[in-house]
Amino acid sequence: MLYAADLACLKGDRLLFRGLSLQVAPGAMLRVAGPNGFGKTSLLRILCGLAHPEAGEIRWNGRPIASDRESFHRTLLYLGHAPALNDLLTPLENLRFTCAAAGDEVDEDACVDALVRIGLADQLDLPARVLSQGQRRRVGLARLFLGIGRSLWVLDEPFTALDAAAVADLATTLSDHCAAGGLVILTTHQDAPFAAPPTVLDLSKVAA
Ligand SMILES: Nc1ncnc2c1ncn2[C@@H]1O[C@H](COP(=O)(O)OP(=O)(O)OP(=O)(O)O)[C@@H](O)[C@H]1O
Repeated sequence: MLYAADLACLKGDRLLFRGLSLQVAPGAMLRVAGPNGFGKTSLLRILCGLAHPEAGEIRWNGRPIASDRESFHRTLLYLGHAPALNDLLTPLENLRFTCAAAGDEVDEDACVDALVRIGLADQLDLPARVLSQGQRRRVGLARLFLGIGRSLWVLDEPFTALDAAAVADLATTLSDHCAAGGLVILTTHQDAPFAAPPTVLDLSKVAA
């Protein structure tokens, strides 16, 4: 269970939101919505412990995330809105590097399978710099297909630049993760065919 109470976020001299509370239970999906610049990315980063809120607290399974950051981060899979790729490495090398850096033990065959599943079978050996935006996005998303046992998925605009088939496959993967007891928090500006509609938190309706 992820629980946040009374969060406030200040950027420069602008208060993006205050008094924001939420909870996400195992099996649930939360979609953070709102116009550009309303603080969706800022909220996701705060929920992941990657940025500090101006006020408020976040608890994971009852414990403040700051009290045991390491174990919280072992349960978390965060994908930011821009894929963090090394342009000189192939998709396979990038995926293996990301997993190793995160401490996930994944063998090469599993990485190849994940990249093929996400539609990069023909790009496995190309340097990332030649990939299209949608293909770059897919390299990061391939981690979701690795079954690395992280229960909390926090995904910033995961559907951006994906074609319709990839959107459908990703929506199914996220729904399946929830059906298996995982938690998903995401932002998206587009509709996706989830098995069940996510709970929506609209930041344009939160006090600032
Ligand atoms: N140092 C700063 N001073 C003032 N405003 C800032 C500062 N840093 C960020 N901001 C503003 O804070 C807001 C944070 O945006 P954030 O990326 O969280 O929004 P978002 O809802 O994810 O937007 P998008 O839909 O475009 O991705 C933006 O309006 C940005 O201009």
